[in-house]
Amino acid sequence: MITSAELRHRHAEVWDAAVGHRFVDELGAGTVDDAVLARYLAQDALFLDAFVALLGAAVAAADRPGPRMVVARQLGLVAGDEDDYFARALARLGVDAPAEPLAPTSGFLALMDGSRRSADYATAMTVLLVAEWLYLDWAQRVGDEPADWLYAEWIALHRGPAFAAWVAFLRAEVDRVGADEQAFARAVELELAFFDAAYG
Ligand SMILES: Cc1ncc(CN)c(N)n1
Repeated sequence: MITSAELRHRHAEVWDAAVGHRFVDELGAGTVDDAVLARYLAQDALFLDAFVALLGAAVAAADRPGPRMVVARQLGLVAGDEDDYFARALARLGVDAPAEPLAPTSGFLALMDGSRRSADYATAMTVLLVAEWLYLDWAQRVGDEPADWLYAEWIALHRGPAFAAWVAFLRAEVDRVGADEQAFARAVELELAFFDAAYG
């Protein structure tokens, strides 16, 4: 069975391009153009809805009570603190209507919705793993959080001991139940394309 470490190694080129993206550098510096940040967050609000549904599918499909509870707790955080951040950030950036999905967002929605409908725990956890691990990776790469809450909170949501423990749990679960390599590769490609798309 392929491990999460091996998967990341196999897909390192695209993974590293996403983690080292210009958007990440600008987030860390607090210098993303407002129109770029608005486009990114409006697309990510669409991502968030499918992501919450996928977390719900993983809760339902988990093969053991312990992991089910861990995923359920994280679902609560995403639907709470993270959703609250979106409401405030989009209001500040003047985004008052849902965006039309750009191609990488549509790709993510198809991947997440397909995985959710399959009710396959291993595939759901593989997609969640990429989405969370790659974000932990970039968030750990940037330095001190900028003073502006718009940047600081987005970075803080994706690093720190609790988020790192969540990612460690996802890795352990994927290593236990077996990864879906096709889903892993697709999700990594989409993460890179998602950052690219923010620039229009
Ligand atoms: C596109 C994308 N990928 C991952 C994450 C982190 N959950 C996110 N918010 N958006």
